[in-house]
Amino acid sequence: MSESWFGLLLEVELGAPGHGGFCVARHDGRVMFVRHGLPGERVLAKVTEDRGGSFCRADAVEILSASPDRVDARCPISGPGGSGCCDYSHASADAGRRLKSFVVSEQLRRVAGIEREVQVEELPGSGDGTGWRTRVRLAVDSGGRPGYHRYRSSSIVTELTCPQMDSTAFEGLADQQWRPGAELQVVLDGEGERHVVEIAPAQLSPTGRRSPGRRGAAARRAASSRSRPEKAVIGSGRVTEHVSNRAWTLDATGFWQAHRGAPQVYTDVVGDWADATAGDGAWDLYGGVGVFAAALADRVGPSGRVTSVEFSRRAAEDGRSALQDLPQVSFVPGRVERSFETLTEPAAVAVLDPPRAGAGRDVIEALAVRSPRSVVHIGCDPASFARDVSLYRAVGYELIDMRAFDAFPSTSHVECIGRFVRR
Ligand SMILES: C[S@@+](CC[C@H](N)C(=O)[O-])C[C@H]1O[C@@H](n2cnc3c(N)ncnc32)[C@H](O)[C@@H]1O
Repeated sequence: MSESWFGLLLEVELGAPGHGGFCVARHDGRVMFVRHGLPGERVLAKVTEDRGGSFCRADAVEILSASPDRVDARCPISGPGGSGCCDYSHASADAGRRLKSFVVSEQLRRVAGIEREVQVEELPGSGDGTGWRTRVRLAVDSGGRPGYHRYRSSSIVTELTCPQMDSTAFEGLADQQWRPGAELQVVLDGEGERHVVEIAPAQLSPTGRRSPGRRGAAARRAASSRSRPEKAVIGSGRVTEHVSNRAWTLDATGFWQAHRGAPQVYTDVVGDWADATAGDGAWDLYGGVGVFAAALADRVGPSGRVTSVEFSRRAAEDGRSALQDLPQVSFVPGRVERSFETLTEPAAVAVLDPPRAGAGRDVIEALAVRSPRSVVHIGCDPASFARDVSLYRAVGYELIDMRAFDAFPSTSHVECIGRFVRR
């Protein structure tokens, strides 16, 4: 194993963007994943992680020759050592979309074997890459102060200046003492109401450690998905959101798209692409409160059937109340992967909107057995989306259309929607 480069300062030229908010550079025959830079820039990069493998990670700590796409960082805590969220804070909004277009096209080519030039589109309400966010989950540090997780770290940056969200969302939160280890869900809902919900700290295991012990992103997600008591401290904790002249009321901690322009645009795409007519069956898998179920109900009409599968019972109940005027829609609480045998009605079209990890082999193979003639798949991670595209192809579905949206401006994240038909 070669000597570790950890802590070294190396002058490099940055190449193409990679999936995860970095640019690829090469030095002395090795690959470096460098954050905080832009393609074409010459930078001094400090190595932050080197496990001796084929690549190491680094931060651009000094920009020696700047790209014309560089702007003053919109987020003051986005630089080296700061939080990991706004990893494209230093790129113009246009450049951010170009970087993501490259990454999505590259993932499709490498993972799914599809050559397609994808252009990531701006969503309405994105402005200059600030103020687009409707909800955020804050961590609370051991001193009771709220903030954001530092990039690849369990430590917390307690500066509450998130340009992704209107600053009114955070008013007064830094002045209060919160329970160490708790989380705060902060929402500005579709009616302009602010809600702040405190989520109790994750339970300690008998060994006295939070389980799992290392609080990486996956561990944090797992811990936060377990049932933890919640208390609304500002607002009612029940938010109201609107799409296509319909209102949904749901828990502030329940799932709703983060970008205020996203639910309407995705619903319009699902409505356009869902290949279903009056009397057909349709499935809305990973349905949340049934935003896409409502669009599918319009397509299949009163004589059709729409089934929404969602593992949160609370979301399914909230969906049921929002869509009570649509008797053709039913909500089935449960896991998608276990639902196929119980979905008695066949579907002409299935819509899948899984979490970041994607649907995966078991779900896509089980779906193919039920053989809907078309599928609309929404994915917020280009790598798992591309993997799912290749799985659909392997079970007899072709990608016939695709759009990608800049649903997370100032970050490297992007939402992809694919339309598939059975061969
Ligand atoms: C990305 S959200 C989409 C929700 C909805 N389509 C929307 O746009 O509002 C994914 C949803 O899937 C649910 N979910 C996650 N894993 C699941 C699983 N294995 N089975 C069923 N639902 C799941 C989550 O609770 C969440 O509501």
